[in-house]
Amino acid sequence: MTPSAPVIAFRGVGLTYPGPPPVEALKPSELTIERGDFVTVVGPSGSGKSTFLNIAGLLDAPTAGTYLLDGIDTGVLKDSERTALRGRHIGFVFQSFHLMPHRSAQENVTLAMLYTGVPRAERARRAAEALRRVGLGHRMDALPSRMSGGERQRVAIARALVGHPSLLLCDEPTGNLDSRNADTLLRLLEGLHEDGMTVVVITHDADVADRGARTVTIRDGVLHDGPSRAVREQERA
Ligand SMILES: Nc1ncnc2c1ncn2[C@@H]1O[C@H](COP(=O)(O)OP(=O)(O)OP(=O)(O)O)[C@@H](O)[C@H]1O
Repeated sequence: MTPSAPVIAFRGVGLTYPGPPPVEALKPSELTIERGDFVTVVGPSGSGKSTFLNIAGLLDAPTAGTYLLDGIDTGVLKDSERTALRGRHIGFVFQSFHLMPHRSAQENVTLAMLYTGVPRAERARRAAEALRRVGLGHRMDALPSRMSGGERQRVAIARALVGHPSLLLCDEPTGNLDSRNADTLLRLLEGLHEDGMTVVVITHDADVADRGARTVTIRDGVLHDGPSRAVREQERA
């Protein structure tokens, strides 16, 4: 990792699905997300949000340009190296939690470290620490089926954090939550950001997008980077 490098640097990054007919889902784009940034990514259905997530999360390789993650050129890596880089640098949070239903909260978080070489006792200790960080120190032994949606998503965040990633990449993290739990979750993400974590939240919800100071808007595969709607309105007032 290059300490001074941006977490995400897109240099002319684009993706065209081959088709037929070919679909230019992300037009060649420039984007820089620095360490400690909190960025929301918003856009209507079909605009390219998932395409962006898949590229930024190293799930898909771009067909144009260069993507540097923490200063590492991801375009020259073998598949196994990309997978390893993804595991070390990115914590994912998805709309539907993806927890193992028959494992406790602590086991769900511990299992995320299974192949990392971290000793077993240390894995349990780190899982407990991550669960305390998301406010679930009292629910470590609970099964996901006995937890609220908001609690489950906080377990998912603890699991994403436990490997100390440089980037927390969240795809519609509040999509399955009611407004109260969504607010609690967004406050948690804001707290992580205040502690220095780089957070990217992909959402179709304009209210969620407003929680960041900076919003990347995707329209027809084109990235528009700028202040969020809330910041623009404050500036106008
Ligand atoms: N595998 C694929 N092959 C061809 N075209 C695709 C493929 N996946 C997505 N697309 C197209 O690429 C464009 C961007 O799709 P993408 O899924 O990134 O949008 P999105 O903003 O995530 O949409 P939604 O909010 O509905 O999930 C759309 O026109 C979509 O039809």
